[in-house]
Amino acid sequence: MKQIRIGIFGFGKTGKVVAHEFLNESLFTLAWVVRKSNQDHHKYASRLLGHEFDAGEIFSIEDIHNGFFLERPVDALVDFSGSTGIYLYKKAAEAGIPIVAAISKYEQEEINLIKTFSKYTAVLHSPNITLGINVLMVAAQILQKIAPHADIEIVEEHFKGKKETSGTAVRIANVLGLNVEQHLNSIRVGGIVGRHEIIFGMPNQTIRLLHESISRAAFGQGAIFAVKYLLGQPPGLYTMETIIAEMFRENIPVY
Ligand SMILES: NC(=O)c1ccc[n+]([C@@H]2O[C@H](COP(=O)([O-])OP(=O)(O)OC[C@H]3O[C@@H](n4cnc5c(N)ncnc54)[C@H](O)[C@@H]3O)[C@@H](O)[C@H]2O)c1
Ligand SMILES: O=C(O)C1=NC(C(=O)O)CCC1
Repeated sequence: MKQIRIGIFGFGKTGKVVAHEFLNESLFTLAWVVRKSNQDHHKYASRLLGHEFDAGEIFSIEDIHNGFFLERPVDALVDFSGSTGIYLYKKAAEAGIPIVAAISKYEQEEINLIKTFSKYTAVLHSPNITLGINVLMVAAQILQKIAPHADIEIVEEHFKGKKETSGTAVRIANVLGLNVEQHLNSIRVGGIVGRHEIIFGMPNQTIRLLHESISRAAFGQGAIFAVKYLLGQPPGLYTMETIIAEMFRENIPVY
C-alpha cells in the first residue's frame, strides 16, 4: 500500500512524541518536520528519536518559501507548533493539502485563517485531539440534557509550565453554556500531561466524567486518527468532536 507522507510543524514536547508515533506506523512516512529554530537543521527526526533510518528531515521556519510544499510534497500536514505556525502554510492549504491544526488556543485572527483554509482543503481543528476527551465532550452534552438541573464544574490539570487556560476546558465550558470565569478550575503542578474532569453535582449523587492523557503519545494517536479521517474528505472545517458525535449516532442504540 502507498505510504501517506506527513509533514509536521513543531518539534517541542508534543511534536517529538507525535513524530515518533507516525514513525512507528508503517502506513505513514514522515517526510519532514519544521521547527522554529535552526537546531538540528537537516538532521533526521527519526535519528534524534532513536530510529536507525532516515525520515523527517528537520527544517527551520526560515526555510519556508513559496515553493517549499511543491519541492517537498506531503499528503497531510500536522501542526503542533504554536498559534503563529499557521501563517507558514497558507500555500499548502491553497494546494489542497489536508491539515490537522492541533493548536489548543488560537486568537480570532487565526480562527478566521483556518476558516479561509477550509475553502481549499479539509482542515481539522481541535484543542484536544485525543479520542477520549472528545468522547467525554459529547457524553457531557448528552448528560446535561438528561440532568439539566445538575451543578456543573470543570477541573483541568496540566504541567507547571503551561501558562494559558486549557483550550479544551474552555471548549467544554462553551459547549455546555458555562461561564468560564465561574465554572472552570485550573491546577498547574509537576508534569501532568493533561487531565480534564466534568463534575455533575445533584442532591443525591455525583457524576464525574474524567479523561486523563497519561502520555503525549495519546496526541500522536489522535493525529493519526484525524489524518486517516481527513484523507478523501472534501474541503471544509472538521473537529474531532463532530466526528465522535457522528460515531455516537451510528452506534446508538447499543442495546
Ligand atoms: N490538540 C491537542 O490535542 C494538543 C495536544 C498537545 C499540545 N497541543 C498544543 O500544541 C502546541 C505545542 O505544544 P507543546 O507542548 O509541544 O509545546 P512546546 O513549547 O514544547 O513546543 C512547541 C514547539 O513549536 C515550536 N514553534 C512555536 N511557534 C512556531 C512556529 N511559528 N513555527 C514552527 N514552530 C514553532 C517551538 O519552537 C517549540 O519547539 C501548543 O499549542 C499546545 O497547546 C495540542
Ligand atoms: O498544552 C498542552 O500540552 C495541552 N493543552 C491542552 C489544552 O490547552 O486544552 C490539551 C492537550 C495538551
